[in-house]
Amino acid sequence: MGVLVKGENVSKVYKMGEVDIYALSSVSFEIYDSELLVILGPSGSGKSTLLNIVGGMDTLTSGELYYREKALHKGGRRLLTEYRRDAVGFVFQFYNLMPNLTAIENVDLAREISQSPLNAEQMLDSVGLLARKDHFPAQLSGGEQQRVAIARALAKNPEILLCDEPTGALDSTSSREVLKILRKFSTEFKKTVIIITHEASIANMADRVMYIRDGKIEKIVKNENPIGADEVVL
Ligand SMILES: Nc1ncnc2c1ncn2[C@@H]1O[C@H](COP(=O)(O)OP(=O)(O)OP(=O)(O)O)[C@@H](O)[C@H]1O
Repeated sequence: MGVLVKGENVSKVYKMGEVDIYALSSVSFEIYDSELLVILGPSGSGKSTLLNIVGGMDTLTSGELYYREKALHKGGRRLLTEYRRDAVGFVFQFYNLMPNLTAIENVDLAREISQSPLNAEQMLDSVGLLARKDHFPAQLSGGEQQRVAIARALAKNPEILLCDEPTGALDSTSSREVLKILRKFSTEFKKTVIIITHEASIANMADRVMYIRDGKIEKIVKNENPIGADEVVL
């Protein structure tokens, strides 16, 4: 399997007055093409910091970060902006849909930023919401809004989809729907999907699980027999 993103001795330090906070402390990792990677770790362990760095939303204090052969740590703002725009899709816990736009208009926003956007109707269809395309976010359940947010992220046609607690605000049925879609995009559409979660059971459906603690990667475990998303006990 090809390496999509690679970090070498990546550190992120926040200065709080006299104190240095090591949100990430010299971590090295590889993220593969079309894998589903789950990142687990206690609150404050550095999960979001890692996701933000992998997504080009934050810069490293030291270390190296590569997207394929491109050295993102050397490239400056312009390269990071291109990388974020062309290669990365984001899904957040609270959907972040535009309330005054319908579902299809929200998904279609991707066309404004992407070089090679996918068809908005097809994307809504692939998350099972074509029939709701003219509904506004307030007319959709939390799970449906999250599926629209995923369709929007994927309509940009990114290589990697980064999800920060995507099921954090959802009931178990809606969570499984969302997880099924994320699994489908990694398996069928060959996208890399990274999910940060507090829900340890979601790790059972991952291809690999990264455990983070105190700004360090404790271990990365390959899952020989990932379970189906609908078997995840939430
Ligand atoms: N902008 C910032 N300024 C100062 N410290 C920060 C900043 N962002 C994060 N930190 C600190 O870095 C550490 C890692 O934070 P991070 O948000 O990555 O953890 P997390 O594992 O995602 O936590 P949670 O599960 O609660 O979201 C924490 O100690 C946090 O307080």
